[in-house]
Amino acid sequence: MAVIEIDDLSKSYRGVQALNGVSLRVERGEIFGIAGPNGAGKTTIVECASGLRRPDGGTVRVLGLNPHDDRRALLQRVGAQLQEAALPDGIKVGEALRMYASLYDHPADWRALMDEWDLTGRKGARFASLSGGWKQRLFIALALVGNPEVVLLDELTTGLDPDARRTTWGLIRAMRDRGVTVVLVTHFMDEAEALCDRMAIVGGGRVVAEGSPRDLIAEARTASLEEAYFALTGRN
Ligand SMILES: Nc1ncnc2c1ncn2[C@@H]1O[C@H](COP(=O)(O)OP(=O)(O)OP(=O)(O)O)[C@@H](O)[C@H]1O
Repeated sequence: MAVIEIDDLSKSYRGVQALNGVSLRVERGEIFGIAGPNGAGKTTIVECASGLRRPDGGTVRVLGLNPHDDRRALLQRVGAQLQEAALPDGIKVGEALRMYASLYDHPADWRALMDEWDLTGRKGARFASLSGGWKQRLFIALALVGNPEVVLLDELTTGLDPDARRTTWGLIRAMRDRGVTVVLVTHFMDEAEALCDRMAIVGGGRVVAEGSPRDLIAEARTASLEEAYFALTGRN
């Protein structure tokens, strides 16, 4: 069953056509990647799916609901780690997790989540004092604290060191294995190849290819996903 159904989605920002007829399906329990050049519209897709932006045209359904109109209902079921997330400078790691947990009907154990993401040693650290990578980890943990059925992760591992990236991959797989559907915007083809069951490559406001990494390599007749990406987006 499709957890996210996007049909013919279009969105402009003051004359800039960001999306121009995007259609895609994300099935329950898969890790679905979205890749594409800077400015291709990936974040706009995720923001429309999380209800932050209202589409100009087309339809978006998440768990059968309209994310913009049914935002309150979806907040309990969809976790999002978005690119431009921010917290008050003075809030401590533990406080942020506890506060977010209190917003949900069926939250995860925030202390266990803090452990899982290696944040326990920084429980008392203030948000402003964290490096980019530790902020990123905190945002991921916050996206998961509501025990979501679907998580939207925008450039999840940007800014993480290689060790933390690998750890994160393991945690994402573990999430999928628990039945959570994961949507992952990424610029890293090694990450897409290692993690994604299926993915969409976006270019010029449209989906230019959709399938498993192996399907995309076969479609582009290349030796690697990175080469397939260049071939399918018309960049060499
Ligand atoms: N709030 C906004 N106001 C005006 N233009 C915007 C806004 N947000 C996005 N855009 C434009 O819409 C297009 C798509 O942007 P979007 O952020 O969705 O792309 P992206 O694929 O996520 O890019 P990146 O890989 O750089 O994060 C770009 O041309 C961008 O400049």
